[in-house]
Amino acid sequence: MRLVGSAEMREIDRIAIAELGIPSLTLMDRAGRAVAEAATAVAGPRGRFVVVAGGGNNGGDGYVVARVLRSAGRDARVVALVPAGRLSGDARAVREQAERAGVPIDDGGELAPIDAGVGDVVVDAIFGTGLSRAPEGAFAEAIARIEAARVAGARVVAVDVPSGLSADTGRPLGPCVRADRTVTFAFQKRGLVLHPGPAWAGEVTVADIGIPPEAARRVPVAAELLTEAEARLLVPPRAPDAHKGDAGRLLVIAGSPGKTGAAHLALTGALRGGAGLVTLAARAEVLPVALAGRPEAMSVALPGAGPLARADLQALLAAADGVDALAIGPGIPRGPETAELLAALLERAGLPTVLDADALNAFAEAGLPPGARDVPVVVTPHPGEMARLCGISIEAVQSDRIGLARARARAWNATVVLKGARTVVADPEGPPAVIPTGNPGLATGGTGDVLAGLVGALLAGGLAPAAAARAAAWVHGRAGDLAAARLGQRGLLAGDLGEAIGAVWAEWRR
Ligand SMILES: NC(=O)C1=CN([C@@H]2O[C@H](COP(=O)(O)OP(=O)(O)OC[C@H]3O[C@@H](n4cnc5c(N)ncnc54)[C@H](O)[C@@H]3O)[C@@H](O)[C@H]2O)[C@H](O)CC1
Ligand SMILES: [K+]
Repeated sequence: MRLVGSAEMREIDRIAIAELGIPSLTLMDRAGRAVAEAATAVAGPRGRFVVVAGGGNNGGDGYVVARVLRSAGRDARVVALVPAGRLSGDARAVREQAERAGVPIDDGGELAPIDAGVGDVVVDAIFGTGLSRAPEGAFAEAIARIEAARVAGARVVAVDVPSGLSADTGRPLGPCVRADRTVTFAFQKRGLVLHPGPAWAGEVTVADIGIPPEAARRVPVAAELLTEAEARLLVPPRAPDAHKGDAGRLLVIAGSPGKTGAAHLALTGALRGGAGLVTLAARAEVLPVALAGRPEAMSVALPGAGPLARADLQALLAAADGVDALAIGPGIPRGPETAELLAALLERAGLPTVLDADALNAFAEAGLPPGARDVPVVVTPHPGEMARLCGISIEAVQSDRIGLARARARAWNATVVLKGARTVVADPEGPPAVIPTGNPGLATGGTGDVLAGLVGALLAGGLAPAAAARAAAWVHGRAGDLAAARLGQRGLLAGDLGEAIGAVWAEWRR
């Protein structure tokens, strides 16, 4: 599903109106009707409606809402934060329509009461995609009174975007309306999906207001939201006569003394991910613990001791012989030669590879890009690992997750899975995908190890890196949601994800 930001939406709007001849008032009328319908659905039978209108087209939508509700016989009025004289274009036209329809409009601005309580609905039509700075003065005051009404029991329905929230980043610019529902127009907005946006937007519905698909086609897609239907399509059902080889053979290079659990969890993700044959390559002392409880996995003991180094290359190439993909990194023993070794392994083995955790840290320490020229690579950094790989702060990583993942996917010629609330998957071509599944319960040790194994399994099964990364990230998040439903976010353990991944496959009949 397409995700848009403010500028993108404005351009699509402009094309629809200026080039495809859709009257802007028609769009506004449809927008207002969609909001009126949603507001009616959450109102009590005798609920009153108070529309708080700003001075732009978001406010214009609000006047349409009030007029439509009034013509349906409901008690609807408008608190206008901007006087009629300062309205222009469509907003002015629809305000006049509302006045002619007998809608009470209170121009008292910040003094106008927004007295609404249980059964009533406050419609937030102050700002939409035109928000450009923190609301102040009468706008901030109105936002505070809308919150007071919500606390008093009124339901709040936001027009397009909760006022005060950035439609691009999902972060409030200042005072912000907390809505029970948001009706957004034409396309899902990035800010309604990226945290903390969802907490401010409440239940979001995307209203079709008749923007011609041609208008959208003329504006490049900058980001997508990976829906369940799209994720499920990425993972083909098993052929009836499938054998182990079809499901793919995966070599997992993980684990070290003190971090044997990481290897065990990576194996769990790989096996539950559906790989046909999974082998763990690690130092001998790691194997017994890492393999405990995983009789399905095979193993190769790497001779020698200590960090992975050039001396391990031959043994790793031998172990990689005959496999379809590599998963490297969870808990590996890292040293000064590890990055050089891994770069040589990637080049020589020439297999699709997922690099996670200490493999990424090794590349970061060596100042080497994690991608490889002609080997399909998926990297799965959390924000800290991404910061080290990019040589920037975590705050910088978090300030534009979609843009950074996309830029690095191109720079590294790799598929980047930037984990976090909301995981973003970007590959060298095409728009990044935001993954809507997952919850804070996943912020616990070892969940990343499971994801690395899961990505590796899908790579081994023959999925292209972009598909494997997207599907794995979606399934991993959904598994986290299923596990949290049973055990709470607090109680969720990385180990619980194994069976939960199986439950997702069962939901998908895969
Ligand atoms: N296809 C669609 O999506 C349609 C969207 N519609 C609605 O139009 C708004 C966007 O309208 P716009 O006039 O561009 O901006 P806003 O109404 O969001 O903001 C009004 C105006 O306010 C100024 N401003 C911005 N920030 C502040 C601030 N902090 N304090 C004071 N003033 C501020 C700025 O100049 C803005 O222009 C969209 O969200 C939809 O609701 C169409 O109605 C239907 C089609
Ligand atoms: K709004």
